[in-house]
Amino acid sequence: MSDAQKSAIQALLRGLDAPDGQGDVVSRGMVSDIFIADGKAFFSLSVPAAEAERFEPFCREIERRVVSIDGIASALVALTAEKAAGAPSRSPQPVPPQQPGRPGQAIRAGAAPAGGPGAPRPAGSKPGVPGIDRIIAVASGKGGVGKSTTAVNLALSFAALGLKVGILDADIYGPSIPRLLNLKEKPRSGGGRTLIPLEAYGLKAMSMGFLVDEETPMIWRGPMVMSALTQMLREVEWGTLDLLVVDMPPGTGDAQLTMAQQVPLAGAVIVSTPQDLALIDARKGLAMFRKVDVPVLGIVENMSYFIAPDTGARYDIFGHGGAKAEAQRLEVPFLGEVPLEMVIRETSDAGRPIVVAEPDSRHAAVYRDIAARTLAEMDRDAAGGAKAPMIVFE
Ligand SMILES: Nc1ncnc2c1ncn2[C@@H]1O[C@H](COP(=O)(O)OP(=O)(O)OP(=O)(O)O)[C@@H](O)[C@H]1O
Repeated sequence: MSDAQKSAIQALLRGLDAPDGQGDVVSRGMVSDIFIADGKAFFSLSVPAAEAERFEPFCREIERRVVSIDGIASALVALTAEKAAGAPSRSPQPVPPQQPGRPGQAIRAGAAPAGGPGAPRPAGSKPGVPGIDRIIAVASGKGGVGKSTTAVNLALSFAALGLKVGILDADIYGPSIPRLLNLKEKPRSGGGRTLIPLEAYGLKAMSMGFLVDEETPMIWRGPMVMSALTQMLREVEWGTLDLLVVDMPPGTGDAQLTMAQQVPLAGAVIVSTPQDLALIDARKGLAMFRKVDVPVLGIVENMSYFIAPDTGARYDIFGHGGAKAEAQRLEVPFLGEVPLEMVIRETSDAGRPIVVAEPDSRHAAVYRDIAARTLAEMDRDAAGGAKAPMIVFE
């Protein structure tokens, strides 16, 4: 079925003249692999950087036409810049994000980033998302360290501290937020291209997992990841938020780097377990955010220690304290340590994270303390007080 749809999309594209008048985009090899999931088609067009502006309306036109194909409900066509032959190679350039107030634009390569009036607290040259005061990333250098569990409990803790909070699950390869917040329904369209976020425990939430079946293989390619993220960030009716927490995909590859470049981040929180290996990965995460000028607000040590339920004795099974020592060495704030606790796992699995399931527990207090420290770091940073050591790990 989806092969037939891909062929139908290709046939449709072959019948369209590209805006530069040089023939159709398929014969010229400008179309990426086409990925179809849940009736949504994703692909990108690779165009010379100088032509990006001209091809943008063409992308929108393709999106409109593709839905006429049986079984395709919507499409997302991203524009990527093709490097001109012989062009000098430069260090990675951030792909400019969409301008605020212009929903529906795909990623536009080669254009100058624009702040736009009313853009709240832009981080660097990146335009903010209207209505959202600050955006922070929760990231980890490798998978399975408890990044999503930390992100969701932190978001709920920020809310418990009185902030209006949203969470965006950018972990497109393995979205966990629907499970962690027990959200099963699909978000409704807000009319036009916008989506209304779901809500749980006072958090507004958006996840790629809402749009794509958990069973669907996530063979996302770079540009598609980016357009999906941009759409979730800018085409969702977040309303007014004090804070949006972005649960990043694990790792420090190109996709993560581009995300860190694309999203106007006020800062990043790095989650690590105490093991050496995880710390090495955490250091890479740190270096990645530094590379794109995003302040690292601090490191959280997860699964830091274990309290035996029968005796109450504490066991530092993973060599607790590694992250704290590392944070000191790197002159990055240490935000706190979360114990390895069955109840943290159980409440997460039940879709009712510990901060809301057992708000009076000491574990919930641990998360709230970390949230308070993160806010303090953000304020310190906004006041220009954060240390910014130059760290280069290659
Ligand atoms: N402090 C903790 N105590 C006990 N279990 C935990 C703790 N933190 C996370 N877990 C459990 O560890 C597993 C991995 O956590 P989580 O999905 O949050 O990790 P992740 O780093 O986001 O993983 P991935 O990157 O693979 O999505 C989950 O089963 C979660 O419930």
